[in-house]
Amino acid sequence: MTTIPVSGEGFRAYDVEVGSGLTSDIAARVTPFLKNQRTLIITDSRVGPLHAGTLSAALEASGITAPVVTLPAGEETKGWDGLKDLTDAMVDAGLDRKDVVIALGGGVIGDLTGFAASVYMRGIDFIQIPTTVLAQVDSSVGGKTAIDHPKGKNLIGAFHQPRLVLCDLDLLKTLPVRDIRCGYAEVIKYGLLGDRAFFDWLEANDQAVLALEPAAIEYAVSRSVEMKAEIVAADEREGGQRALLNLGHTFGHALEAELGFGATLLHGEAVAIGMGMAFRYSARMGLCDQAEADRAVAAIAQAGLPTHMHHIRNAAFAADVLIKHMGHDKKAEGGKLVFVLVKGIGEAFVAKDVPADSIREFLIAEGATA
Ligand SMILES: NC(=O)c1ccc[n+]([C@@H]2O[C@H](COP(=O)([O-])OP(=O)(O)OC[C@H]3O[C@@H](n4cnc5c(N)ncnc54)[C@H](O)[C@@H]3O)[C@@H](O)[C@H]2O)c1
Ligand SMILES: O=C(O)C(=O)C[C@@H](O)[C@H](O)[C@H](O)COP(=O)(O)O
Ligand SMILES: [Zn+2]
Repeated sequence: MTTIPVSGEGFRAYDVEVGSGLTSDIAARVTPFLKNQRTLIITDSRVGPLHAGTLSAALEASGITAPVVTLPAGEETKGWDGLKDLTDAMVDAGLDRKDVVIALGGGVIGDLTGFAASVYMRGIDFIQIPTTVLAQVDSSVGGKTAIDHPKGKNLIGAFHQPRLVLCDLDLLKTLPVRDIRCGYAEVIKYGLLGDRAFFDWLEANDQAVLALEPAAIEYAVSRSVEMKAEIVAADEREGGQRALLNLGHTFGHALEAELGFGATLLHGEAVAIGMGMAFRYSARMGLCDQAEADRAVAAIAQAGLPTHMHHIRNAAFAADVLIKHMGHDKKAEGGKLVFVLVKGIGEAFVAKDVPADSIREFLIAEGATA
């Protein structure tokens, strides 16, 4: 097991534990964070039947009341209706300020539960037990919690750090391959944004990671969490370098918004395409060698991920509509778009002076309509 501490100015430190079998002694691991012998497990309709019963039973066997709230699986749940249903369930369960909720699921359940915990009685504690690769390497760490607004991704949210994150690698064994690949998109993002050696390792070991081979997945999750913890520690509220974690997201979130946040394009797939676009745009603007962009795109594709907008079946995009969506990006300043661009693999930077015309021309070159 690897323990990665997350600490920074302005928030209480916590640990991210990565390893196999962590939830087999769940009661011992969460008890230090419970003030009452009571919790509420929040999960979704796919994860619940697979894992929530075991977890709840183990907690109950140790004298901890742990009922389960099950929400519909899918990104659609990460909206106002999902937040209402969840907060209703928290009220019905009679949770008080000293109670702690447990998010058991992927990024959707983690982001939604974290946000509900941040507003319920003006803030209660929560624990993350991420069950997707994406949630283990990214969404469970760092305290960004939110719901989507029809006009933009994660537009309504709060920074609310968890008390503990348990990345039990065994929970990933039931994950469909499409979702494993989505998680891999956020894993390779770390190499692409700031660790060339990690990228090299991933390029050589991607199939082992995707097959969840124990040593490979443990290293991929731990290294990703380590990088995220370091960035969040330095800049929790995204005043500066935390924006690097948004590589591929300005393009990706615009595609997600245009497609209505559903199963046509999952977040990891949108990020994969967005990273391809960020590298190709950077090369087009002379910021990065074309060979670097080609290598980055090839590594994303080698993992079975999409890299271009035309890889999304039955979808067409208009350049101006995508730019309008980008206007809702949280990095935008004074109406100006901000992008994470690259000088090469492992060398991302925040670009605040990106001309909208050049983005429009690029989108058209990428297949969007004028
Ligand atoms: N807060 C952050 O920093 C952050 C970072 C990255 C992504 N996100 C958000 O995370 C969300 C995407 O997360 P995701 O990819 O985990 O999606 P998800 O939560 O929808 O999970 C993907 C699918 O896998 C299923 N699933 C989850 N765990 C499973 C398991 N162990 N076995 C079988 N099925 C399982 C779910 O039911 C769902 O159908 C997006 O909303 C994105 O915006 C947030
Ligand atoms: O933690 C961060 O910071 C990230 O940007 C991680 C992203 O992978 C994640 O998708 C995040 O939710 C995007 O944040 P947003 O502020 O662009 O909504
Ligand atoms: Zn993301």
